[in-house]
Amino acid sequence: MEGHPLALHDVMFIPALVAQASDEQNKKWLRRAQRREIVGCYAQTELGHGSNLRKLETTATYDVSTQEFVLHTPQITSLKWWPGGLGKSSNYAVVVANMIVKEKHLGPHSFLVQLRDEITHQSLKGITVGDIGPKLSFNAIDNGFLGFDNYRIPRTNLLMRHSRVEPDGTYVKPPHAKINYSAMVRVRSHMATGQGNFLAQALTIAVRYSTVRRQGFIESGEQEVKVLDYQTQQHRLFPSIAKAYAFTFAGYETIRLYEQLLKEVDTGNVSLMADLHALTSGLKSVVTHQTAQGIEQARMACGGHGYSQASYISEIFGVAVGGCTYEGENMVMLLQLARYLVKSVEQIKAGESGKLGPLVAYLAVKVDGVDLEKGVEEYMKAFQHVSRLQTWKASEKFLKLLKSGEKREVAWNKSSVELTRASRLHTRLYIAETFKRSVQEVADPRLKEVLTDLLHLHVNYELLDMATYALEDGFLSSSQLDYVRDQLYFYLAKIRPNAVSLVDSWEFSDMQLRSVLGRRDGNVYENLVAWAKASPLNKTDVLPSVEKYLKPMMNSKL
Ligand SMILES: CCCCC/C=C\C/C=C\C/C=C\CCCCC(=O)SCCNC(=O)CCNC(=O)[C@H](O)C(C)(C)COP(=O)(O)OP(=O)(O)OC[C@H]1O[C@@H](n2cnc3c(N)ncnc32)[C@H](O)[C@@H]1OP(=O)(O)O
Ligand SMILES: Cc1cc2nc3c(=O)[nH]c(=O)nc-3n(C[C@H](O)[C@H](O)[C@H](O)COP(=O)(O)OP(=O)(O)OC[C@H]3O[C@@H](n4cnc5c(N)ncnc54)[C@H](O)[C@@H]3O)c2cc1C
Repeated sequence: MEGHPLALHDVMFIPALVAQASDEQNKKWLRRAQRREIVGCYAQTELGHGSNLRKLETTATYDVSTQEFVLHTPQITSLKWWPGGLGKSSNYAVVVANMIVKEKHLGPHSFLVQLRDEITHQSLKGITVGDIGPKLSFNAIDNGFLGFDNYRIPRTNLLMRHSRVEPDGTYVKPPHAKINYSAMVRVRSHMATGQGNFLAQALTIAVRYSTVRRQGFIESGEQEVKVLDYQTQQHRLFPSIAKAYAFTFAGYETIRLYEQLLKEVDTGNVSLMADLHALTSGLKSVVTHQTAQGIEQARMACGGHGYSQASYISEIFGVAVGGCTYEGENMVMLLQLARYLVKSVEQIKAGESGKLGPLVAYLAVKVDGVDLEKGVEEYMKAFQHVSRLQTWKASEKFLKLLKSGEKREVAWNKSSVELTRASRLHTRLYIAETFKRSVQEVADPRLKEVLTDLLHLHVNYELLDMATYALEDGFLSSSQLDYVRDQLYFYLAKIRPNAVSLVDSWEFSDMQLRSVLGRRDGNVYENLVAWAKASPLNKTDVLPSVEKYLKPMMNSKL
């Protein structure tokens, strides 16, 4: 859970080679990387810039006389900073640098760069590398810094699957300007399942513990109730169980789309890139944010013991919440999706609705009202309505400012909170729709029934959560919202008997969870005592600090 020094080797270094190195290059490098004869990382972010890739300062200048690239970090803010596995573990890196050929700045490109000697592991001349120090979490990963002092690499170390520099310096452009960003799109495509998994771990701990913990009464009786029987506890945990499933289903779809994209790009078809970029930008943002919220609620649902490291939930939180920042800061990514949504609105206004992709086609179709009692399809229409409403509102605000003479960037900034709201609603619609579709495809009727209950819980919870948007233009009435509330409480109670099975079905072992509270056997109290006794402070009855500090203080006559 704390991460692994080789995580980025598998998650980004190898995928970057697969997607961006030519077949010929990969004959040399890929097999070695897969056999872990070389260990790599993905070095893009710098001390001064992470979000704005166009302003990366590390340069790779082509020297036609030697057919080499010269890598250089001209100032302190140009140092690579943050890459996982860079500090101590990696001897190679895929380095993203601004490529300069014949004095022309050609933007960020990826290079394979050797950092350390393959035998001694010592850093090579011209390279400064080290670890950036302790972090909120993920401390088993050596996130690092890296500087280049006019460090030379062969021309053929530019990853050349999609763009090339010929020996004479002729530049061959890629089929899509952002194709070098594929390693990021890949991780973003995988993040919904990864985050769903973090959320699932925290929920497994909290739900299991909530059936062991007894506190207070619902009806007067002999025995105190399991805290999971409180409606508030169910409301805290069960919607997140639904989300963990929903995120996983959405993630399966984006992973499949990424695989499809890779194949299509190899045949020169880049049409899916913009759609997948927009989709995964929104999805990673919403999923990471909601996961962090869900994990924190799971911790609080464990009361005081949730705050102990014995719960292990704080570690899960620390790792998961990193996802709000890495692979694109969430606001920045929501604004990427917003660009796509605004373009879609502009297309509709220009009478080109027919050209809209399937995920945004709903933006052109107005619905007057819904009958929620008819079922989940009507909820989908309600989600479409609020997303459409907010997308149009935010877009109109931006376009109006533009028309009034504001510069594009200024108009964008003044509309950006509204735009991020639109992106979130659009993404939540996508999550609900993939959840619905995935449940419909389940063959086993008993499994389908339980998952359908979760789906119902999800759509009612979500609609209530975005109710202000739906009330704003009178699309939903307050009596419809009362119905949604009643449905929500109905499904909380219906799910209660299956709650433990739902979390057990994720099949985390005790070793994976590392939680005293979430033990499969439920022996929480004995093990909490054993865990406390094993604390380093309990190794001796009297600590050395007693003689050194406490006694002089206690004996002082002052
Ligand atoms: C695989 C398993 C993973 C599971 C994970 C789960 C568990 C985790 C376990 C371990 C993982 C541990 C750590 C994770 C590693 C983290 C690694 C990193 O963080 S790597 C660094 C990531 N950095 C970023 O994400 C930077 C974010 N910034 C950007 O992406 C870009 O700067 C930008 C914001 C997108 C803007 O780019 P740029 O300035 O070049 O673009 P513009 O010129 O403004 O043009 C925008 C234009 O381009 C389109 N576009 C942008 N990106 C793409 C893309 N990727 N594909 C297609 N199109 C793209 C964009 O849509 C605009 O188009 P248009 O509106 O038409 O102009
Ligand atoms: C755990 C972890 C692992 C990482 N691993 C790697 C790795 O392996 N390789 C790698 O290269 N990098 C890695 N990173 C770096 C990471 O990708 C960046 O930190 C991330 O992309 C955010 O960029 P930033 O730090 O520049 O944030 P900033 O952009 O400085 O964000 C600061 C604030 O500014 C806001 N902001 C910035 N730009 C805009 C804008 N245009 N509009 C509106 N608001 C804006 C943001 O929303 C945020 O609130 C890692 C980071 C972490 C935390």
